Amino acid sequence: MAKLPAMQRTVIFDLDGTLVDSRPDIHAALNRLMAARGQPPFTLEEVTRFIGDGVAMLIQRGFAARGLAPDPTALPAFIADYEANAVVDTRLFPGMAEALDRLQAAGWAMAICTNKPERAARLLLEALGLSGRFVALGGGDSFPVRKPDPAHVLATLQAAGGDAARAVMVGDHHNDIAAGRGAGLPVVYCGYGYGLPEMADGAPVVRAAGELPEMLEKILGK
Ligand SMILES: O=C(O)COP(=O)(O)O
Ligand SMILES: [Mg+2]
Repeated sequence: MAKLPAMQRTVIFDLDGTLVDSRPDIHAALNRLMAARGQPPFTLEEVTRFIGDGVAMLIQRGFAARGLAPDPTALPAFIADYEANAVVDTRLFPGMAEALDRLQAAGWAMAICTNKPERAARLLLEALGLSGRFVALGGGDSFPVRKPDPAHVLATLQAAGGDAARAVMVGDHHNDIAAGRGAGLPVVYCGYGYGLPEMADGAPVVRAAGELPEMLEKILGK
């Protein structure tokens, strides 16, 4: 009997803190929003703790930290500013371009599941010349739900034409680990990202982008 071709392997990446270090531009945009309200700037470390649950939550945390009442004009103002300045200092993490090359050469299909709004995520990928690398992108506003809801991962996987039996989720936040596990996927935690060490929650950890190809091959060999 003819052997069936091996099913496509898919890796689903988180974006912020996993593929790219986007903190400097998120930090700058949030501080401009605060400055427009007469508020002092946050440190990079403070803003790092606010990232992970999408842009509305980022602003909510920033406002709460300064004791400001919610302001419905803040979200559209932040998004417009961030979209115009998303790739001033944002770059792929060191070694990530080579890691993506190796994964592509090994036949992995690659997709992105991010809580960042889809349009900002697409602009960012375009500006970094990365759009062609990924077969699908599920943003924080692409579906009715977002991470940690596993349905966000599954909808992204479906858009990528992937199969849950041959897919891995890679991220830097407990939302990524929870969403990936909830979707029934093996998960990998990026220790170089924005999360706190305990967010790995027992998942295998990579300390640098260069460790990803080997780790993914170990989890899901050909
Ligand atoms: O926008 C966020 O809060 C986090 O985005 P991420 O899901 O790509 O890490
Ligand atoms: Mg992240």
